[in-house]
Amino acid sequence: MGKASDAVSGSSDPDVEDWVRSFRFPESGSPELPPHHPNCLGCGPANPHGHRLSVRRCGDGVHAHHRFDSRHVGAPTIAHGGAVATVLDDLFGFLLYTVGELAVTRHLAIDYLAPVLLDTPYTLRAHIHARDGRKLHLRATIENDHAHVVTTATALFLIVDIDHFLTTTHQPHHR
Ligand SMILES: CCCCCCCCCCCCCCCC(=O)SCCNC(=O)CCNC(=O)[C@H](O)C(C)(C)COP(=O)(O)OP(=O)(O)OC[C@H]1O[C@@H](n2cnc3c(N)ncnc32)[C@H](O)[C@@H]1OP(=O)(O)O
Repeated sequence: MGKASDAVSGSSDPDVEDWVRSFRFPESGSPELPPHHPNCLGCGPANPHGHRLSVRRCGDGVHAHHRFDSRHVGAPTIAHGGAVATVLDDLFGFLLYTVGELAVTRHLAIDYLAPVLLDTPYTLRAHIHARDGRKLHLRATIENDHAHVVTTATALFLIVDIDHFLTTTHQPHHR
């Protein structure tokens, strides 16, 4: 089992240090994947504003079943595009368990092909399209119960070391 805390080098925030020290990559055979942390907006069970996404391995990728609810409304009856992006970004974050590396979103692109409706079941899938060194090129879909894809997403995640989460003085990156 991978242990992310091997390289902990110190932080001024004890909550962050606790999270880092307790973080484990799950066993490779385990289908259930744990939340990133209890308060994660995408998957944390303790976040009252969160989506409480429950994600499993599926082949080389991950999948989840999800319903957006009235907390995520944009136009009436339709999920807010930002809420959809949150869930997809978080779903991509579960692929890190399959890679066994820590990584963060550098680029996220979403095609909203059809409205995502509230209180409606959807299936979400994500996989690693390609890896190029630190760069993870990721793809995802949201599909309705009629097997119609309503949303597609691509992302670039960059592998980081543990200090990324412990450093509080990040400088902006200019491209
Ligand atoms: C113990 C702890 C527990 C951990 C637990 C689990 C892990 C964690 C999960 C948390 C839960 C997940 C939730 C969802 C995922 C978030 O929400 S993550 C949060 C949102 N993202 C962020 O905050 C990241 C902010 N950005 C950064 O910190 C920095 O930009 C990064 C991402 C570290 C990258 O910095 P950098 O290493 O300086 O990157 P840079 O050298 O500019 O680019 C690297 C390469 O990528 C290329 N590149 C950059 N941008 C692009 C682009 N848009 N297109 C194409 N190529 C690009 C560059 O050209 C470069 O290529 P090479 O020259 O190497 O060939």
